[in-house]
Amino acid sequence: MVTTVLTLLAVLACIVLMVVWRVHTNGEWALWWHDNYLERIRDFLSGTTRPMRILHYVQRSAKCGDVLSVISAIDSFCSKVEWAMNVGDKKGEILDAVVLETRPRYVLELGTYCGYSTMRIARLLPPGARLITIEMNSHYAQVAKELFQHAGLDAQDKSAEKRPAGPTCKVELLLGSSSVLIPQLKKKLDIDKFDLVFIDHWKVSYLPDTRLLEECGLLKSGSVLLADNVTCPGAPDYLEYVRNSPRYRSQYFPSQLEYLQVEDGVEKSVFLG
Ligand SMILES: C[S@@+](CC[C@H](N)C(=O)[O-])C[C@H]1O[C@@H](n2cnc3c(N)ncnc32)[C@H](O)[C@@H]1O
Ligand SMILES: [Mg+2]
Repeated sequence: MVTTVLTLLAVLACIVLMVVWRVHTNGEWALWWHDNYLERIRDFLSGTTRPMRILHYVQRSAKCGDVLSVISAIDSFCSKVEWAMNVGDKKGEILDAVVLETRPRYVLELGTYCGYSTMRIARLLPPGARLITIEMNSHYAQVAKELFQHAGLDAQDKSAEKRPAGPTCKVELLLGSSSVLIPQLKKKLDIDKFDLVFIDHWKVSYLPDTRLLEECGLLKSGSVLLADNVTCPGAPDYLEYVRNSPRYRSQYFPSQLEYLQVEDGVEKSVFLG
């Protein structure tokens, strides 16, 4: 009897160790574990959602009107308390470098989630620049708006005297599906071409939406596409397209999946016209 129980415990321990090891080394397992399993359990136990938990943490710990403080609070929460699908601090540095070298006036982001990458981009844009971010989930969009407010990103609408120090570009969050909204951007927002597009929504949409941006005439020679998570979870059809099309010059930047030691990277592709 004792031997049977000990054997069962040993088998159970082995299974747990195997799962922990896979979660730490394998991207698909890590995403399944953090993005489905743990998130659902925490939602159930707390009666809240992950974006709400991020918002509450930021409201408790980040300085109001200070976008850097908000970004660093989100990083701190997501690396120490609960993983979330923001681009994260490591790939975020690559995103920052691309924004700084591109010096864009018109930026499009596909996939806002809680607005972490939106805030990273916004804080580096020159006055007068426009950042359009598209999100199809209304709950995520609402949380993002509240985080922007906390970070002072909506400060532009207020009087200059009362404006807290922070980004001076305007963020425009559009609620809806990218495939529906992209064709409406020119007329609806009076935008001709984008200088920079940060692609970070569902991976199956990377390629169709890139083709849609081309068809709608929203790219010009020199427009930069930066695509996140091209290794984990991966966007193989998109990579195949931008790496082999004569219309793009493409470069891979290796990094790690947000807040985890799992291989990932971003692809920077310059549209050649
Ligand atoms: C990885 S998260 C974005 C993370 C965010 N860019 C960041 O780094 O902070 C992807 C988001 O894209 C949204 N999304 C996925 N497909 C979409 C689509 N076709 N149109 C609009 N939003 C989409 C999802 O709801 C999700 O919030
Ligand atoms: Mg991402």
